[in-house]
Amino acid sequence: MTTDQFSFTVTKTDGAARTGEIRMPRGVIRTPAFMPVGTAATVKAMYPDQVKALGADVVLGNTYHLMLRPTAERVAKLGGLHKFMNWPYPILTDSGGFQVMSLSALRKIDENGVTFQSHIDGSTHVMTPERSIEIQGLLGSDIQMQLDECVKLPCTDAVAEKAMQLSLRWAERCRVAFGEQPGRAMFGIVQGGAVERLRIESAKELAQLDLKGYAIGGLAVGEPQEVMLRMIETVEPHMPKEKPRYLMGVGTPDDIVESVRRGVDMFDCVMPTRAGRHGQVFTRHGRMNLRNARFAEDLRPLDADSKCVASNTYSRAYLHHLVRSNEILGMMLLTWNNLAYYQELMAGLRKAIADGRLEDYIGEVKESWAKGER
Ligand SMILES: CC1(C)O[C@@H]2[C@@H](CO[C@@]3(CNc4nc5cc6c(=O)[nH]c(N)nc6cc5[nH]4)OC(C)(C)O[C@@H]23)O1
Repeated sequence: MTTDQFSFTVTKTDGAARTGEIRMPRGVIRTPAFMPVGTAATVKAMYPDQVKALGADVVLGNTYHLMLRPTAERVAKLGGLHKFMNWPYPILTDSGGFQVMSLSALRKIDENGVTFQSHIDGSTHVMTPERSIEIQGLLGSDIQMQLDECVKLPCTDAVAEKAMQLSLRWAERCRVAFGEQPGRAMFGIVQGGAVERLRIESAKELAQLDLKGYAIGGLAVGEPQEVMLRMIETVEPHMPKEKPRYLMGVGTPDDIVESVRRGVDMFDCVMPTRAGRHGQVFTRHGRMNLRNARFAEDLRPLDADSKCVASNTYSRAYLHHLVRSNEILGMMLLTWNNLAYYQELMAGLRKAIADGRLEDYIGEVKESWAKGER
């Protein structure tokens, strides 16, 4: 069932954790949700219908990458990102500020926006809040992120405060630029580094803008997990309960479980896809590096109990061979396995919350990870 509007409904709670549904014209997002990253209009090494079949309701695209190549204007001219990449379901796009700071050269940030040089051809670009929203609109993005300034940790309180205040002013400019786009949403992003009073101020100010959803930014940038979790615990009480909470760039299965426990609804991370391309696999029995020689004659599949063909059919010996040989099929099968496991974990979390047994479920998955591969 789709709708011509955007709505979020919390369906069940278990402690701070909740299940919910984001309903929008292109489909329903079941939360807690993991969004596979499709940076350059593709979830690397996967077919779109495979990504959907694994249970992904939404994928992430990146303003930074697509504005540089093939440009937002060209994607719009060709019918928009959904048609371009053959993904007719919801797409969330990041706004580009973070990628500029982590990928581009020679960037300058001021009140107006970010001036940077493309990491592809060195061309100079200016990204303002208005331009970021314009690009996301040209792409046809269903959930658009505000342009923000994410500070690298550790940093001084003064640096974190300056960036958080700028991000608040940019949130307002993005809200004005976004205007009214029925069926689409613009999310604000809570900043504030690792400073609790700044995080609370950011969350409270953003809540005043009455946006359709809120992300927690500035994390998963190398800080210890306990710092990340403390920031979530700090801001969660100040984020509207009736709106989705999206933790950007997170994370490992354990990061996700601990964040769902604390009230987060949406996640994105390159971990399952990037790790898959490098021979790292995630299973219910923990992580394995298939490059390791100990797998050279191991005829067991990655996980006989998985429903995914990549996990229950191919031997570890064969996958080890493909990884060592840098074969494309190795990247495809391990990416497939990893996304299957991430979606299986999200489905398990949603069911456990719905059944009121999240703490038991978390204990079971952590025990299974700790036991290691069988
Ligand atoms: C975890 C893992 C595997 O993900 C990798 C690498 C390093 O971390 C990642 C993921 N962390 C991450 N934090 C974010 C914070 C923001 C933010 O504050 N604002 C906006 N607009 N977008 C964000 C996107 C974010 N992604 O960030 C890059 C640098 C994109 O690579 C990713 O380690």
